[in-house]
Amino acid sequence: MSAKLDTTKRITFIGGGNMANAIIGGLLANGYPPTNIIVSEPFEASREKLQSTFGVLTTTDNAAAVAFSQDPKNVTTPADLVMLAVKPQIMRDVAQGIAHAVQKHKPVVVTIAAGITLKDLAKWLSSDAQGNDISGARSPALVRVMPNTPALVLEGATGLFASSEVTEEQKTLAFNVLGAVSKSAFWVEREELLDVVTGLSGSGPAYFFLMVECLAAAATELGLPSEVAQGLARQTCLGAGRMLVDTAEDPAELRRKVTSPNGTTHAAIQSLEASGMRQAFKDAVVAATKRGEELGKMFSQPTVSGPKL
Ligand SMILES: NC(=O)C1=CN([C@@H]2O[C@H](COP(=O)(O)OP(=O)(O)OC[C@H]3O[C@@H](n4cnc5c(N)ncnc54)[C@H](OP(=O)(O)O)[C@@H]3O)[C@@H](O)[C@H]2O)C=CC1
Ligand SMILES: O=C(O)[C@@H]1CCC=N1
Repeated sequence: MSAKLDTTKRITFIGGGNMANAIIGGLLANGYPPTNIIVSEPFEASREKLQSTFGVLTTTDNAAAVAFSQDPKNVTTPADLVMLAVKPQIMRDVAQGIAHAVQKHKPVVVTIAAGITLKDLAKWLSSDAQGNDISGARSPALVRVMPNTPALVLEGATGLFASSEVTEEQKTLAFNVLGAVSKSAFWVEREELLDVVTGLSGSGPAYFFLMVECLAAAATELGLPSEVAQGLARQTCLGAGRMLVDTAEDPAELRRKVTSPNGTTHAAIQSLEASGMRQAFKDAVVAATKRGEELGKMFSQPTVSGPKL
């Protein structure tokens, strides 16, 4: 997926937390030169870890990072792509803080924050902290993406949506950067669908972790030693996942192949259907999707303080 990744481009990360680390790790595993990556991160220990683990450049100055410089007075070639990898509740402040630099250097700006809309992001990147328009009526080139934590092991699943200002070259760059950590990446036709992607694959890893917790706990209650139950449950999840990917067979067909008539699986599936498993998963995906929409609305306004995420 990353075969066409252009390693000469300069990439800036604003925020050096979990997701930034995952994506940087994937880029480096794909041969990206660490000196073409700069991370702006306020926490000193995180910066030191980024430097020692990856050898990337770091700074505490977000606007300087957009200029791809540790010193804003000494800018040679600015960033081609700026990835906003901060929590949704601080996105507004962060975006307004780099608005001048984005307007000046014109990178494609990629946001991974749940719920935050491109309309809001465009507004924040076009105004200073006092709300004055600094855009000169030019909207920035924006891409909204939703990756997931399996990106950490280069097995991510990612949805993407680009604003109309994004060029084909910028789209390819954004796709390939996310592709460095994703086995599956798709453009969606409408931005709202990214909330559905969040409900499916963004939050999805947690559903599988919960399932492994439940399976292992049940088997432990029935007498298996905890480490044996954990080991079997984890590998069952991984093995089933590998079959889904490697065979590309319909999941319902794969399920049928495990299910002997009136056998053990048949009994288990009947029990799951009777417990309302289908509805429970539907409700979960709907709840996460709605929450994504809510977060976008909640953090759209400056005066509203939302939950800690
Ligand atoms: N975790 C997940 O499964 C997924 C998360 N996302 C999205 O990714 C985004 C980041 O999440 P995640 O990596 O988990 O969060 P983290 O908290 O791990 O990372 C955010 C980083 O931003 C830093 N930061 C805080 N304030 C600023 C600032 N003003 N300027 C620059 N950096 C700052 C934080 O530093 P400090 O620690 O010092 O506060 C932290 O290192 C979120 O918007 C989330 O919605 C998307 C897909 C999946
Ligand atoms: O729970 C969240 O809000 C983030 C977004 C998707 C996964 N984690």
